Amino acid sequence: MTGIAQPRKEQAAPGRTPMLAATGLRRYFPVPRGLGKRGPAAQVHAVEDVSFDVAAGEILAVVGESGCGKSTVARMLAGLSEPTGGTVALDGRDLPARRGAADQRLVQLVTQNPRAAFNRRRGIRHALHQPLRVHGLAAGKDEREKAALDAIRRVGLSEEHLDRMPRDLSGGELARLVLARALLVGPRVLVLDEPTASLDASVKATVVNLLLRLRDELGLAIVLITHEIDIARRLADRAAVMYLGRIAEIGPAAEVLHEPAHPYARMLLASVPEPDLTRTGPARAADTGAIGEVPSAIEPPPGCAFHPRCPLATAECAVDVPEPRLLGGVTVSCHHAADNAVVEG
Ligand SMILES: Nc1ncnc2c1ncn2[C@@H]1O[C@H](COP(=O)(O)OP(=O)(O)OP(=O)(O)O)[C@@H](O)[C@H]1O
Repeated sequence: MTGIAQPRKEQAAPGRTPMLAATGLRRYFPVPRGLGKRGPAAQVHAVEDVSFDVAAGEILAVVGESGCGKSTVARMLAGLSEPTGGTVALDGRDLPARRGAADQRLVQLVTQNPRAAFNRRRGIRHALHQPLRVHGLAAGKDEREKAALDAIRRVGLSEEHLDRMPRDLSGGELARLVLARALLVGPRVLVLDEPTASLDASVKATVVNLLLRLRDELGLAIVLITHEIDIARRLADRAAVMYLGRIAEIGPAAEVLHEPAHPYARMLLASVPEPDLTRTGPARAADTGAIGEVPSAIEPPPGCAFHPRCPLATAECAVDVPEPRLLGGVTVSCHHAADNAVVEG
């Protein structure tokens, strides 16, 4: 099949009830036409037919290189960017493309730089009271103060942090506060866009532990967008690998992030050493045979977007978009992933 595949819901495993489900998500951005140029304007195909779901109490990591569409997916999940096509459903209900405040608070996006997330001139108390005011969630100052205190304690901070200014706090404290602020409004889903990218290694570890605790204590569904494979390995229950706007492979993190089937996922993960050397991980980057650079998202290659770089590519790959198919426990969009598994033994 060529062109845009029909949106399909991801197969829900028995016993999993999706809290958030993306179905056939697409996002194109117009590219400004050069002076005097005629014809249809070009478009960046930032996200193309992306489907996945995440259950309550589960962390889904979305990994991939810069520019593969991770942040655009995050913004669509949180209702901050209108999809060109496809839907986002919360607990079985399709959310409108333009969300009202009530739906907006249920899916909270936390972005990368915690220092930039706070107004430099206002204290932390103001930053935590403000979302409660905006959403009309606490009647009066005392209730707001109580809710703010509950939230900062939940992320392992204390009352004295309410009196501080953002400049007086460390990156790790701000990373916790940004989570506290998101939790205040009672979300069902957290979408975390590179939550640890700007943090030191020791602080990363504390944020990783905090996220695992929040997942378990609050039963949150968490979508973790990251290019840090080691962080995804420590946190994720399930994982998706994106390439040029599409999902190449999705399934249990133990398989996708350690022994992937898609040739692109193998290449991506080969550059990140396995912490446990007794595991049989994917081949080293040099052995995977991937060729050249990531092509432009303005004119993505026809057929399988990875085919110009893929060591397994055949004529079929240059024409037909591979349908996602189940291979063992994972869903892989590749015409030849099964052959790959056989070759690798
Ligand atoms: N507002 C926009 N206008 C035009 N193109 C955009 C816009 N936002 C994103 N893009 C393009 O869409 C593609 C996907 O970008 P996106 O930021 O979602 O990728 P990413 O995987 O999150 O990368 P990074 O990790 O670098 O943020 C890229 O080609 C990017 O240049």
